[in-house]
Amino acid sequence: MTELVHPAVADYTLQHSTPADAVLRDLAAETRTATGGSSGMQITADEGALLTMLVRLTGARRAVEVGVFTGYSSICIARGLPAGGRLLALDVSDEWTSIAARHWEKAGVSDRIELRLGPALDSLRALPATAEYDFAFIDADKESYPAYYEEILLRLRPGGVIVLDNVLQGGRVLDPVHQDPRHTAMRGLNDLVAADDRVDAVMLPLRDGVTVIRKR
Ligand SMILES: C[S@@+](CC[C@H](N)C(=O)[O-])C[C@H]1O[C@@H](n2cnc3c(N)ncnc32)[C@H](O)[C@@H]1O
Repeated sequence: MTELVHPAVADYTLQHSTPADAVLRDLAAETRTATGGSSGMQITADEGALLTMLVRLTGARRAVEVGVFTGYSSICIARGLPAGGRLLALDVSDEWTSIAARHWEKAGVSDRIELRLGPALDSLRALPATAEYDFAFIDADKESYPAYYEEILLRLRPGGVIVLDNVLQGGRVLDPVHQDPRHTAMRGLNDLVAADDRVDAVMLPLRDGVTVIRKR
């Protein structure tokens, strides 16, 4: 499966969502130059607009992100937070997140973002096991999504929201012939979330698939 959504439809929906501003466009351009083929990991403008909207709609004050890269999604989340809101941003890469830090400054959100470098599972497990978070975005190593989901759900207040990116894995989750650990982990998590009576969930065919999950 090459295209999950017809390219013309994907373009049309992108063109009819709130566009990226100059800060985000500059970040996307620098990401392409500085990271080459890895730049495809960056979320798109419509996903970014969805994150900002969900943070605002939920009134989230405390957010956590797993997978920062060069900081596009962090800016979108941080922009949705009210004054005094905080985003804990987790990643392993000093190189990529140093690009992020410069663009957080330009976006005027660096005072509300705390970057923690290291394996995200260790960082999450080191947090108090109390329901303090209102919003989470998971967009890192796919094999670890099930563990990230459990650690974050434990720390999410009722009514809080988790957004999972890349849940379709280019369509490979649909076909059990694909047995790469990334695909089996995501297929298993998608099944678990749909049947999980702790949450309500909607999977959207946006880009590589986005699931929006609300804790009951
Ligand atoms: C898909 S990119 C994130 C894209 C980002 N959300 C954006 O909007 O540009 C995945 C990121 O996960 C990070 N990552 C991979 N394995 C990780 C781990 N075990 N712990 C923390 N971060 C990890 C990578 O360094 C990379 O920056």
